[in-house]
Amino acid sequence: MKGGIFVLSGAGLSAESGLKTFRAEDGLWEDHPVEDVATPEAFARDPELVQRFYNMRREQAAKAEPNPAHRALARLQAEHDAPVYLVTQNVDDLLERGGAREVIHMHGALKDALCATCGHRWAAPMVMDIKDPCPTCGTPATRPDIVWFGEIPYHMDTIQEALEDSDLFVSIGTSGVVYPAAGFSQMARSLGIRTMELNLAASGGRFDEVREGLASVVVPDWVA
Ligand SMILES: CC(C)NC(=O)[C@H](Cc1c[nH]c2ccccc12)NC(=O)[C@H](CCCC/N=C(/NCCC(=O)O)S[C@H]1O[C@H](COP(=O)(O)OP(=O)(O)OC[C@H]2O[C@@H](n3cnc4c(N)ncnc43)[C@H](O)[C@@H]2O)[C@@H](O)[C@H]1O)NC(=O)OCc1ccccc1
Repeated sequence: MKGGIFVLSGAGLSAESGLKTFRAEDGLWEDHPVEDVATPEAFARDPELVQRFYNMRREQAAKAEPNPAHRALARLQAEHDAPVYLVTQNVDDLLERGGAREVIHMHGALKDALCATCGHRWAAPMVMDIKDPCPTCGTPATRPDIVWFGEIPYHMDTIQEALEDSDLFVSIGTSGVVYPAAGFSQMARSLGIRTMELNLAASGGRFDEVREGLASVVVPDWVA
């Protein structure tokens, strides 16, 4: 028994903290077609528009508070007698503000800025401007440290090792549409790992157990 628990989370985990999910009728992608704001092409075409989109997201995330699901996962990570890998597609820091010690942000984080020229990373100002010079190479090529569509997600090796070190895979608040994250449950099954889904409604993916309901209810219930 390896004992590790692999928790993959998505926008549904932060929905009750007031952060829009992506695909709901009033989803983020509704009023900002993804190809206009979350692709390198969009950034090359209209960097101001992309910066405004992520400045808005950064402001919303700063105003949001962790909910009982974030805190329950932080508690599980602190109390479980084996590693609890909190892998998230979310770019907000509500798991950390909920007390989580270590979070793997596979799609980046709103709190970081990235120099598109030299790759230097630093803490993002609340309002980021394309003209902000990189503190290392000085070029004005500042972008949000976010993984856009067509870009390779972060920490894929760490994620693979975490999966191989786990006995249980739990998917929370994700529709399972975006790859490679959407393929992790299948990878877990092929490793013989037990799989669970905690989601408002079953996403339709194959899991050994599905518990439907609000994350703020089903996650603390499961952790308890
Ligand atoms: C649209 C999709 C088909 N396209 C892709 O998957 C693409 C292309 C692709 C790659 N492989 C493929 C294979 C097949 C088809 C397509 C592809 N993938 C990529 O481009 C990725 C890069 C993808 C990352 C893009 N960046 C994001 N985010 C950062 C930006 C930003 O945030 O602005 S993705 C973004 O959208 C996704 C949104 O999904 P969810 O989080 O699940 O949110 P959603 O709204 O959909 O669902 C919410 C769920 O919660 C539930 N819910 C709601 N409220 C609650 C509640 N209260 N409680 C509980 N549950 C709740 C709902 O019922 C629902 O089920 C998240 O991943 C999120 O991070 N890069 C890549 O593949 O590089 C090469 C590669 C390949 C292999 C290995 C290495 C590299």
